[in-house]
Amino acid sequence: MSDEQLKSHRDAIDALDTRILELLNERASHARAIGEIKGGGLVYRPEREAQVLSRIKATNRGPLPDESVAKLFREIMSACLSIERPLTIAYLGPEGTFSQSAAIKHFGHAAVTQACASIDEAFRVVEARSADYVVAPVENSTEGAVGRTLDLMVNTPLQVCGEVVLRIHHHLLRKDPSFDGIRRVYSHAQSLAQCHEWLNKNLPAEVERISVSSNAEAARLASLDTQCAAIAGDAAAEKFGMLKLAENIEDEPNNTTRFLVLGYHHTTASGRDKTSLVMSAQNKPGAVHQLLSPLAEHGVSMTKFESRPSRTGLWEYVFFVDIEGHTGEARVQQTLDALRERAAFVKVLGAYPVAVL
Ligand SMILES: C=C(O[C@@H]1C=C(C(=O)O)C=C[C@H]1O)C(=O)O
Repeated sequence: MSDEQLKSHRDAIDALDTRILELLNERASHARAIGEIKGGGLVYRPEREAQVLSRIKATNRGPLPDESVAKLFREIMSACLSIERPLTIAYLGPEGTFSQSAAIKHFGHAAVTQACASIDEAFRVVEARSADYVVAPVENSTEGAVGRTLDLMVNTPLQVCGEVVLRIHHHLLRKDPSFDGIRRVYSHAQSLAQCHEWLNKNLPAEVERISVSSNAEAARLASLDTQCAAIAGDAAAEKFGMLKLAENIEDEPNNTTRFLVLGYHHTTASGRDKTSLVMSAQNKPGAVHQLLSPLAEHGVSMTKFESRPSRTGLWEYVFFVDIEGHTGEARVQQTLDALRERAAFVKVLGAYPVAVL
């Protein structure tokens, strides 16, 4: 390509960038006007954001891939919203955890992320209105439910208003560039379990596996001790300046974690939604079968079913169920009415748009 051809493309890009900049600011002024109409009330609208992202993906004609344009628009909405007021998102810290990555994936980089020492604390700061939303892990495709989040959801006054799905890649991190002299490996218990086979094959049996409160905490500890390594992701590696001795060591190549977003927030229907419930069955034969039969009768699909000890009585259980649809839909309301008639306890945890990104 000649210098002249290069110059003409660069001139075209400069002219387009000027137009894009103008358009972005024009867009931002509409978002601001909406904020003024809402008069300082809640500006964040997860169902509207899901619709914007779905529409962008559906109308994209390339050459940019759908995922890339959706990510760009995620950031544009995040920036537009933050000129009203940046949202504060509580998560299991320290900085560099997958929970923080999930918060940024869902709310964009203009949101303020607030690290908390535990999932409990992340719920508490939102319950006390010191932060707007909490993003908490709820299930992993390899290791199953995150029990603490499920337990907290039973009693919290917060409602689920969104979900985030994040591919989880783990790496073996260390300050030292060799495998020699590793005595201990730190990680979150879930991550140790997700890399169990890799650890058995690749590290001597005497290397101790120590579970700590989060992956980023594991990376922080290993950054202070040359005899230690950590299992954590890219964000933690970067944050604590760790070397990757082995990459993508998760046993399952599709290792994915689902997070829920909770706040004092009722989301209206986006057109593609889920409703999360927790309920208990009476302790008698056929109770669970009976409990779930309204779903089949009303043609409502179940996307998740998880049982947990109820914590109040020995061998009593609560059931976490996700169904397709929104509580604003008649079919879902009828199903809920039928469930309430049968179950000893039913709580709607929230209705929210299916993750788009
Ligand atoms: C502009 C609005 O408010 C916020 C900003 C949005 C955007 O920038 O597109 C979308 C939804 C809301 O989070 C709206 O309600 O449409």
